[in-house]
Amino acid sequence: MTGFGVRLADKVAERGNLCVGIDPHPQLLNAWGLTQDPAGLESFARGVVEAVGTQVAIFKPQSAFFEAFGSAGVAVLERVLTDIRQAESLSLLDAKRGDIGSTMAGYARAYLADDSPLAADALTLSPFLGFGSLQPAIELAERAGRGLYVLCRTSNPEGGQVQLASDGQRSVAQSIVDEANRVNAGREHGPIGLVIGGTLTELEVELADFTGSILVPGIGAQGGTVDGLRDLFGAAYPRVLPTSSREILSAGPDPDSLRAAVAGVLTAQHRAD
Ligand SMILES: O=C(O)c1cc(=O)[nH]c(=O)n1[C@@H]1O[C@H](COP(=O)(O)O)[C@@H](O)[C@H]1O
Repeated sequence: MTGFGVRLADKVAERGNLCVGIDPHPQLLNAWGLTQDPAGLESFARGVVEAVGTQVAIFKPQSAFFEAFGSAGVAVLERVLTDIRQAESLSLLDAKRGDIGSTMAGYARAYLADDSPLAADALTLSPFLGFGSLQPAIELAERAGRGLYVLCRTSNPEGGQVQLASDGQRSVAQSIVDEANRVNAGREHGPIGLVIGGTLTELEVELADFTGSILVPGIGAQGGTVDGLRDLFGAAYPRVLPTSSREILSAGPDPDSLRAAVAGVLTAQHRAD
């Protein structure tokens, strides 16, 4: 299969550079007039894909909000992943997995194996048990043509406490960039992406050699804007994939309003370009 990085670049060229987060918060289910149960969850999440599925390059369902409803919620997530595929969009499952290598192999099978009901085009991973612990996921992602987005500089204010810790030579965040560069080496669209928050005022990592996609959350509800991304990312800006959840989702349930919200973020980005 064509690798994730190339598939993403093609889809972004066709539909625009935006990842729409599907985060079915209880408050959003209320705001949409939906019940706090698997039926409400399903109307919400599948409603988003039905409204903007053919307009959006990639969706990021947030696993926690589906898991909160137990097996019925996970079944909804499976159907949402299928809907995304049918809309010929890409899926990035936000599960932020990270574990010792042997268990990581289990998570990798769950989210990246072709025959898994929860397989997504890409998956978010936490490298804070050591980048090397992610190796089973990296191997399976490479074989299956899927992508991985590894947390690097997160959008939350507490992130720097761990990510900017340094051994005197380089920070934890920079070591993650360096490891990602090692895996992506020699490829124009490497399979390892990074997650770097759009709420930051300074990157504090060197991205000059990075050849993967950079997922940028924190746009909208957390205060980040697409306007500031070119200055923040400099030469790495062409690799940036902004993602927004609540800012867009709060425009629903009306499908036209959801479509207008997506178009609004894309237009703001074009203006900033
Ligand atoms: O990996 C992520 O997607 C992520 C990393 C990060 O540093 N910050 C962050 O907000 N996210 C996710 O991005 C989404 C942000 O949602 P909104 O703030 O509603 O746009 C949530 O699903 C977060 O879990």
